[in-house]
Order: sequence, then structure tokens, then C-alpha cells
Amino acid sequence: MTAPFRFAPTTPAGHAAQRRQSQLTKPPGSLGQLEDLAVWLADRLGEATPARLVPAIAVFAADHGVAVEDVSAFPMEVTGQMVANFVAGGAAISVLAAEHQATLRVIDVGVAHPVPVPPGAGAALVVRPIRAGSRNLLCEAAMRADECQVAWQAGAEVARQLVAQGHTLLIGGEMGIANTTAAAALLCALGDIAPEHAVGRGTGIDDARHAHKTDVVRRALARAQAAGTDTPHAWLAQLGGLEIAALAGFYEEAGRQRVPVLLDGFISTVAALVAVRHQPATAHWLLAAHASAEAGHRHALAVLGLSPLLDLGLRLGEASGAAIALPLLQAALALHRSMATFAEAGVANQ
Ligand SMILES: Cc1cc2ncn([C@H]3O[C@H](COP(=O)(O)O)[C@@H](O)[C@H]3O)c2cc1C
Ligand SMILES: O=C(O)c1cccnc1
Repeated sequence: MTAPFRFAPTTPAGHAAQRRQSQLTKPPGSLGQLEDLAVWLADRLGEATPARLVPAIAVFAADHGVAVEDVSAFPMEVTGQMVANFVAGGAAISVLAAEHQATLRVIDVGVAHPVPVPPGAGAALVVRPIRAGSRNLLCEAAMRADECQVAWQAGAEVARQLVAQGHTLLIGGEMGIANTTAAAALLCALGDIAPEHAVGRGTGIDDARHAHKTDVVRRALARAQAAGTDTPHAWLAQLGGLEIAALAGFYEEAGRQRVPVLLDGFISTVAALVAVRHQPATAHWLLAAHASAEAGHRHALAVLGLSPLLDLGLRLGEASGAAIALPLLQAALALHRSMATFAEAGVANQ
């Protein structure tokens, strides 16, 4: 069980939103967490009655050298194949973005086996600091500091562009076979979580492979520790991946631009943890869409002090869980904006 999402306002806009909630034609508190959600959005957007959100989804894709350790149920080739599927409109996130009228950007930050995109389809933006994806984090640093930095900056640049285009809510997503291994290792390092709590089933591995994956994470942590790893960026370079670095840069920049972020699942939340460890002010802008079925996600949310809105047993990634929660945010704001007050409707207030 996770705690319900509750929020006490911190700004004049948030306080005004909370006063408005108490005047709308409903028993106080009867819209539950949707009331907290409207007040949180008003608080963060700096407006007592915010307009409908203009959401954008950026999905970052990259491959992971640690995939050779047999830690995923799927082969590395799937990453590039799914990027083509995102762009062609056939993936879960493509369907959800279209359904909820959200801008979708796909960014290849290190796909090892890219698949040509059919003519006429929207192209995926390509920025590849390492053309074959990150290195095997069990044996060596996943990225050099400069490679990690290029990916981080690519993510930050995407956030800047989306905000400049008028988007008022940013959602990050990822695609990268074996990235639950990298994310678990990072969660252990930055959140002080034991590997047996951080490592999950990812794409659906069996008990034997799960035990092996946990061992891979344990050994990778020991290797990175022995290398004297200290800062969040250094841990990210040791144990992360290019799409995780890009996501962390994306979240940090969203906060710097003062735009709220709706987090997706395990990998996205661990990337947000990296951003928060690097720049603590980022935490102020984060909202958790859902609790993934991936074992480590609840721990990652707890480390960040976040309460997820939904718990649907999702374990897909791609930003899909955040996209599924998006209509809840729009509903909370529509009610907040457009319901009548007791005075307007002539309804007796107690
Ligand atoms: C067809 C397919 C579509 C996906 N979309 C997201 N993921 C998810 O699964 C991967 C992580 O799990 P692991 O660490 O076990 O490889 C990531 O790419 C993630 O986004 C997918 C995985 C597959 C196979
Ligand atoms: O929670 C997630 O984001 C997740 C879980 C399993 C596989 N891929 C992603």
C-alpha cells in the first residue's frame, strides 16, 4: 500500500486554489486526491485557476552493454525495433499520446541497432554519444564522464525546446533493453537500497535469471565502489545508461524552467532520483503518476518522498503510466476551473 497523494500549498496561487476548492459545489474533500492535485498544479504553475495542461512526452532510447549478461527476457535488437514502432504509431506510448493529444518526441541517444523509419513517418531525433550504447556496467564504467554529459545535455535541450514551444507539463519515458538492471544498480547506490529490494523482473524474467540479475547488480556496485565513485554524476556514469542520463538532464531542466513533471515508472523515477541528488530543487517539480509492478519502484518513490496517483500493475515504461494518468490531471483542473461556487449556483453552504 502506498500513501494517498496529499498536498498543502506553499505559494499564494496554491493558497488561492485551496480556498476556491472549499467554495465549489461539493462537500469539502469529496473529490479526494483530485483536490490536492488541482492545488498542487496551481501551486507549481503559479496560477490560482490553471488552464488545461499542454503536455509533451519525450521518450529517450539507448542500449546497454550489460544486456550481454542475460539480464533481460528480450534481445538488444528490440530497443531499435521499438523506436521504429514509437515513430510509426504502433507502440503503447504512441497510442496514448495520440489519444490524449500530447506531443510525442522520440530521441535516440545510443541505440545499438537502429531500424530505418518508414518514409513519411515522424523521424526520431538522434544524438549518440556512444554509437553502440553504453558499456557493460558489470565490467567497466557504463559511460565516460564526457559521454554521460552529452546525453544529459541532450535531455536538457529537449526540455528547453518543449517549454519554449508552450508545453506546460513534461513527461519523460525510456526504451532500452536491460535498463531495469542499470536503474536497480543506481537506486542501490543513490538510495541506499539493498539489491534484493531494487532488482525486479523487468520484461518478465524467471526466478533463476532474477537471482543472476541481482548478483550482477551486487557485483557491479562493488566494482563501482572500489573505483572510488562519489558524486551523482560519477555513479550515473558508472552504473547508468545514456537514456537514463538524458532523462535526468530532462528532469533537471524542467525544474529549472519551473515546469511540472509527471513521472512514469521505475527507470524514469530512478533517473529523477539522479537529477534530485545532483540538483535537489528538482524534487519540487515532480509528481508520481503510478506505482509500477517493478519491485524497486516503490522504494525509489519512497526515497523521493512521492505518493503515486495510480496503482494498476503496469510494468511497461515508455512513459505509458504517466500518459495513462494524464486525464486525471486534466479532469482535476477542469473541475477546479469550471465548477460553480456555492454563491454562483445558489446552493446552500452548510
Ligand atoms: C517489446 C517491448 C516493449 C517495451 N517497451 C518498454 N519496455 C521496457 O522494457 C525494458 C526494460 O526491461 P529489461 O530490463 O527486462 O530489459 C525497457 O526497454 C523498458 O522501457 C519494453 C520491452 C519490450 C520487450
Ligand atoms: O516501471 C517501469 O518503468 C518498467 C518496468 C519493467 C520494464 N520496463 C519498465
